Amino acid sequence: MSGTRRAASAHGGGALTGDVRVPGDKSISHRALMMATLAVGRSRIDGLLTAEDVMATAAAMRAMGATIAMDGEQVVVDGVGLGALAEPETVIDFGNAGTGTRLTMGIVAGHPIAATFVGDASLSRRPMGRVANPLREMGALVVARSGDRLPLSIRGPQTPAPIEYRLPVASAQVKSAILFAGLNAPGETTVIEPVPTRDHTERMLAAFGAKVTRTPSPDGLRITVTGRQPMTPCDVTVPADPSSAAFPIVAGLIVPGSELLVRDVMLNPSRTGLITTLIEMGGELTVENERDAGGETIADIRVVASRLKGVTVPADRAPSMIDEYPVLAVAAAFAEGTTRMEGLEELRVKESDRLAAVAAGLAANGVPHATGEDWLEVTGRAARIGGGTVVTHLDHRIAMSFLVMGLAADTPVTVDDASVMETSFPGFVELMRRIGGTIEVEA
Ligand SMILES: O=C(O)C1=C[C@@H](OP(=O)(O)O)[C@@H](O)[C@H](O)C1
Ligand SMILES: C=C(OP(=O)(O)O)C(=O)O
Repeated sequence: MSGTRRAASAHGGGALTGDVRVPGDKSISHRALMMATLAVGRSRIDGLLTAEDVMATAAAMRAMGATIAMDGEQVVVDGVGLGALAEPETVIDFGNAGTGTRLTMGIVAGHPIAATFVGDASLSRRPMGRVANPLREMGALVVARSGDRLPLSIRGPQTPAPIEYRLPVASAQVKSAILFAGLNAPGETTVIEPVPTRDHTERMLAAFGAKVTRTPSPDGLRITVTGRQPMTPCDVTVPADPSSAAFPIVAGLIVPGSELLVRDVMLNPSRTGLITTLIEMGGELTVENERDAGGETIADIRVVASRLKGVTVPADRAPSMIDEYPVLAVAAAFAEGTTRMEGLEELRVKESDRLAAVAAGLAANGVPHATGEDWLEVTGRAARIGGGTVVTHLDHRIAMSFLVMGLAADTPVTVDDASVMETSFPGFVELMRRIGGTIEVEA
């Protein structure tokens, strides 16, 4: 869905200074549109992320009967209600969006309707069996290209069967898809989560009046929804996305002399692994003005350029910073010593094989590193950094991470396609320029 491919280059230069707020959280934006569609009546969303991934979800919800009026980031949704979704008349194009696709698969599987999903080359390579299989257990018919990849069609049963399902991968998308399908199944649907993942679905389901419980057990956290309960409309305020805030935060730490204030960042504990890691590396990050906003803790983060040192990032931290490893690798390139990151197997199935894409980007810019199937080691400050062109493979986080590298590098860093950043962070280049970064985008 992204526009014409355009290369971009970031140049090292002066310090970054000022005050910024990054756009709304992508996970919460997808979920707010979906839950507002499943409630009968009017919900308001304030601060919706207007990036391409979320716009694809809005189109999908409209195709299933929701009325969605958008005035920039202010959105009014008139929902159709659980059990009353319309069948989409045409194919749903989810572009680059894994979350949108997988969660909507769960919604469709809970209704006696059929839908067909397509996506871009990146999304069409990503595994959907992790969601299709539990939905099949609930009675959905899912037909997909080999390897359960898009294009994919799904038809929900008349009466979905409640299931108990132990997550084989630490994935909030899989958990959420099952809970969404369970909303319209008679009885209790339980997901057992051996490793905790982001809990936005559970929190927001409760806010929309669904019956949801979270109970610790020896097997892990048991998350149960009771199906066929009406959902009630809710007003949602979307906090700033910590996964987007990661870019100015890391840039502020590695560009000498910088001092930034990054405002309103969501600090849900299931999303703060990067902040923990950067502080362990010696990053001068101060959490200020911590407060509650719509059921989530938010705060302003003050960033002062720091001398970072290498650390080992344990595997059990991965779910709380899964999308932040590419930019952590960039921070590690400017840290004294070696940073080792473990438990990275899920990076292989994101918008790109992120482990391979990061390694290639580090290699192109002279940063010593080593990788295995599920780990990465980066040795910082070993040689001159920069001068390379990074292949983004339709992956927004690869593009933004390496532009951040360029802002602190000895010679400019180029990414082959800047248009992919529209997936999650419209206005990234303008925001980084506003705080003093030099980024040139090909005309
Ligand atoms: O549930 C979500 O909103 C997300 C969950 C994560 O994916 P997985 O569930 O595949 O780990 C994350 O990488 C993605 O950006 C958003
Ligand atoms: C993995 C990501 O998103 P999704 O799975 O929704 O495409 C991401 O935003 O880094």
